Amino acid sequence: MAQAVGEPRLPCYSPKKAFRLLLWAYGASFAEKLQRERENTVYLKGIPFPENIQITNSEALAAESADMLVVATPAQAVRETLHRIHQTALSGKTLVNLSKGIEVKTGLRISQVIRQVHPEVQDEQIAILYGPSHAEEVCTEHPTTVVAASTCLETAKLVQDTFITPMFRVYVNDDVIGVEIGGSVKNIMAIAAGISDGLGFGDNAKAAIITRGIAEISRLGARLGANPLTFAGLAGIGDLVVTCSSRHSRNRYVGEMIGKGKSLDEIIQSMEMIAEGVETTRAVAALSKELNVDMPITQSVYEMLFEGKPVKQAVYELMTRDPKFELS
Ligand SMILES: NC(=O)c1ccc[n+]([C@@H]2O[C@H](COP(=O)([O-])OP(=O)(O)OC[C@H]3O[C@@H](n4cnc5c(N)ncnc54)[C@H](O)[C@@H]3O)[C@@H](O)[C@H]2O)c1
Ligand SMILES: O=P(O)(O)OC[C@H](O)CO
Repeated sequence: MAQAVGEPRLPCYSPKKAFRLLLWAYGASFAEKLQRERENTVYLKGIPFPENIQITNSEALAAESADMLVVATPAQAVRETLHRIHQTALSGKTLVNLSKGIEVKTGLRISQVIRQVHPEVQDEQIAILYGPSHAEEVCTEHPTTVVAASTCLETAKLVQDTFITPMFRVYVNDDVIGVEIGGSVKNIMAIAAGISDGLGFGDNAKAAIITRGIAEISRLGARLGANPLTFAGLAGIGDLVVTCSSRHSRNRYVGEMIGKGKSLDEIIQSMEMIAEGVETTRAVAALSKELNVDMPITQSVYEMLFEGKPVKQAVYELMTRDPKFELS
């Protein structure tokens, strides 16, 4: 694009930070492939790794040599991955979680899973980095904003300082519960939004899912002790908007295929990447029942994914529930 005379030039490529990064990859052969090709041809084809990234399949090496550990496995695999790390390796270190989801077998948020597997890790050592941040756009340095949440603001600020660049702006928050619930439950709404797309519905339906979705997420969050204002932020409405509307969203894609009549099994078989919303739907449907929180979209997605409810019937049932006061 031509640049107008006198217009300030955007520093589109961020200055590289001088960190040494060790990427732990799942599976020895995958780690070797990444190291050999210096690119993840499955997830981000055409994006070469920066020179400061090395790859390993040794979780001991990755954990012991790091000052800060970033957790980015699928949510349901966080527990088994953390079990591979010896407790002494985590002493005094900051753990940053990127993984978005609720554990199905326990109903726990990821920070709670970390504490359960490694009780020696204090809450103050844990931060959550969530927000509207599709990797496809982060790695091409399109402007992105996220939030680092920790019960300890110093930890949140350390993560902010570590990750912030001119094209990756990091805010801080101390509401870990709100950020985790917002960034995880939005994946269920993305499946609903995709189903709407697959059925050929339009912008009104999408706006309804986003708006009633955040109402539902906020109800669950409030019940769990979150600050309701967090849901107006990057891990709330921000992440919800991106995932419900993006062509990159895996959760929206799963929904779109369901809306077009494909079965969940065949969709999952055809995907390389994980759509977290599928398992999180199981977890949150159970949690909302246990806590008696009304989550009609979640319940409906659960019935379509796991109980074979026809999508058009589910839409009809959602639309014809008892009329309600909006703010209830
Ligand atoms: N991709 C994005 O744009 C994005 C953005 C923000 C947050 N996230 C979150 O980050 C997490 C990881 O997402 P992703 O995009 O990297 O893709 P992903 O979840 O499909 O896979 C991540 C990696 O996990 C590995 N893996 C698979 N099974 C594993 C297991 N049992 N144990 C350990 N590792 C295993 C895979 O080899 C893969 O490299 C998810 O929770 C996702 O919601 C992703
Ligand atoms: O591709 P999705 O739907 O898993 O979303 C990825 C990130 O959560 C977007 O912020």
